[in-house]
Amino acid sequence: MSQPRWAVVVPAKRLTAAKSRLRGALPGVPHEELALALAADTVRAVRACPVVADVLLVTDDARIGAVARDLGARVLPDLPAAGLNAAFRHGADAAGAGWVAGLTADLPALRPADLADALHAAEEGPAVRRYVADAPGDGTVLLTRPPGVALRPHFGARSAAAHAASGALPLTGVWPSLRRDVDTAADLTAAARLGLGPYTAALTVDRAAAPG
Ligand SMILES: Nc1nc2c(ncn2[C@@H]2O[C@H](COP(=O)(O)OP(=O)(O)OP(=O)(O)O)[C@@H](O)[C@H]2O)c(=O)[nH]1
Ligand SMILES: C=C(OP(=O)(O)O)C(=O)O
Repeated sequence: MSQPRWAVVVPAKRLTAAKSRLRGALPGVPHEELALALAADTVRAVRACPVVADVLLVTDDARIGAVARDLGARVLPDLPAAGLNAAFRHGADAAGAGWVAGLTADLPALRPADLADALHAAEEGPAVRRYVADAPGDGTVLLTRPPGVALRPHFGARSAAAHAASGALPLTGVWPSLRRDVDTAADLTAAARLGLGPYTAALTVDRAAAPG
């Protein structure tokens, strides 16, 4: 098995503002608990990935930060009012000179093996940035950079096309749990079918998004 060598940067918005499209997805569950659970399951899976040496969570949210620290992540504050791509750049700058990946914090079904496969694939071939599109194909869940190359994140609307236009190459593995980001209630149901991590699963028991 390879030695761990990847640093993974995971940005997470403040819980009061995060995942607004998901608000109300689990009746009776406070929205902030759901947003926290998505991020916690993401960080937990990244920490469990055998090729990941370092997890850097970029957030101004004290609760997510505390949970992530308990899970073994380093926590960095956001740059003031700078937004998502600045958070990725900030984390990548702090990660050092090695292999770096940026990953969104809304992957509650993420399996460490899917992430490890994608990171292995990113190490193959030319030393360029790579990205993994989300399940619908428009967004991005993972962006990687080899040593000596800037991350240059273009997350946001239609980010898969933006990453391709910026010279990043797509990674084409199936990796269902990696591509399953959760923006809406329907996404949460799809993630539940794949198998949720423990934080999110604990909230969905006997509720609308539970597998059934
Ligand atoms: N640190 C940090 N993370 C961010 C910021 N904006 C978005 N994120 C995170 O980036 C990831 C992908 O963003 P989105 O899927 O658009 O999440 P979101 O903005 O919380 O969701 P919506 O409100 O529904 O658009 C999520 O993990 C967010 O928490 C930011 O300004 N700073
Ligand atoms: C920020 C992104 O997430 P989403 O499209 O899921 O909001 C992205 O895909 O670049």
